[in-house]
Amino acid sequence: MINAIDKPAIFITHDYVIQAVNDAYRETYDIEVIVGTSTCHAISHRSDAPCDKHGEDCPLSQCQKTQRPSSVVHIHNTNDGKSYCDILMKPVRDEDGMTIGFLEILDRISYAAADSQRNKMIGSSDAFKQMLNRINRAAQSEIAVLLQGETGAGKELVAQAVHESSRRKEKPFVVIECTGLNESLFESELFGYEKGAFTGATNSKKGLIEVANGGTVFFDEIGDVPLNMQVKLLRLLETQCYRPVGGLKQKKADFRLVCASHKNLLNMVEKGEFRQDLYFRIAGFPIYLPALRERKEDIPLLCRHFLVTGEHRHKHFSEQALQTLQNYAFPGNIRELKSIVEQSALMSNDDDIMVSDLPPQILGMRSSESEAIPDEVMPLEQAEQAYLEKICKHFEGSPDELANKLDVSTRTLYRKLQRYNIKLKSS
Ligand SMILES: Nc1ncnc2c1ncn2[C@@H]1O[C@H](COP(=O)(O)OP(=O)(O)OP(=O)(O)O)[C@@H](O)[C@H]1O
Repeated sequence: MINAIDKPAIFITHDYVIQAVNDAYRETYDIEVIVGTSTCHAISHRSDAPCDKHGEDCPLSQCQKTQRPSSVVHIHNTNDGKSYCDILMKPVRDEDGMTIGFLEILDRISYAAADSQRNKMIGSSDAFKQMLNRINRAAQSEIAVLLQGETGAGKELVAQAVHESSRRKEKPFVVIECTGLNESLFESELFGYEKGAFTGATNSKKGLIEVANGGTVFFDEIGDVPLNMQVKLLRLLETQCYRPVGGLKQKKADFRLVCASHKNLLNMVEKGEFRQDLYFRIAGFPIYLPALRERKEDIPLLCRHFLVTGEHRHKHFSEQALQTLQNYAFPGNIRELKSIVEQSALMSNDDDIMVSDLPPQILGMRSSESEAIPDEVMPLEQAEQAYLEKICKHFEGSPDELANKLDVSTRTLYRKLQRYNIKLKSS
């Protein structure tokens, strides 16, 4: 029976021992599964103790508590390295209703990773795992998905993940950028036009809805669609039909809908800026993308990832630099972090990226938080000079000690002292 399940699956008893296993499960891990002996945690986590002993949610104990199926996203040690798996655990009962064991079915999440892997979504925080769980659920159905999150939080990447893990993955993924589209552009882009439909239409052109046929259409910044176009969009979604500009015949649309917005669409509905009927049509399954400051634990991992996949694989952020980054608010989210990593790596003179190599917006925030620096805004270089002058008057230790405290190399400290013509008290 277990081999009839096309995903990796095991049947386990209350003591976590695997009593039945299918081929797909065996092929997922390097470790051999011995039926009646191996435990699920030893195979998937290479650990002697169940997951809840390591601070992770254990789906089996959840199931025992609630007597209902439970699901959780875990990082497993698979033969592809650390991989994300969406685990579904179902209690199995005998004819008297007693739970005799649990069926565990795995869904491998191929679009995300907990270590640096090219072209994957990277993260390991709880907020990130919760998001993966929802993406995975959405991908298995045809429901309209609405992605809500700040700019640069990864909405387009998530939209792609929904597409790649859906049954439409072999078909096109088409992005429609809604910002800045006026009415006529919106219609001709979406629905296409016939030859002679307007001046300049010397040939007919397929619309993006037709290009996407059978695939997924991603409407980015859906909140920017003007009200009069929202009616046309709603009609398309309700009827799955449209007419090219200047055309007479209706065409049938076949696409899966994913929309994204950084604006709060419900607030817009309340203010009359977004149609309520359209909102309910597009928000079949809302997914919230956490801002980077809500998943600070992922910052070191993402920094490593951008260094390794960029041009600076041998460089490292110092502990203090990582700490400083984790204290920053990141209004531009992951896009901003990516650019900060590149800038800082270029600024560092050796393999260690120090606090002083971080761009001004990060250090600016630090200084505004510090009471030691005056409130008025001044050029950073001037602030740096003032600060160095002040501490060098009193600092008793060696240049090495000061450089260490400032989280810069001694060479960088000397360079700065020379530039500002400052003398250390001890030298
Ligand atoms: N979890 C992640 N791991 C690695 N890179 C990521 C992750 N999320 C986003 N990125 C990267 O961050 C950048 C911004 O992501 P994306 O364009 O998907 O954001 P967005 O929310 O759609 O932005 P906007 O609101 O401006 O359209 C991209 O370079 C993307 O590859």
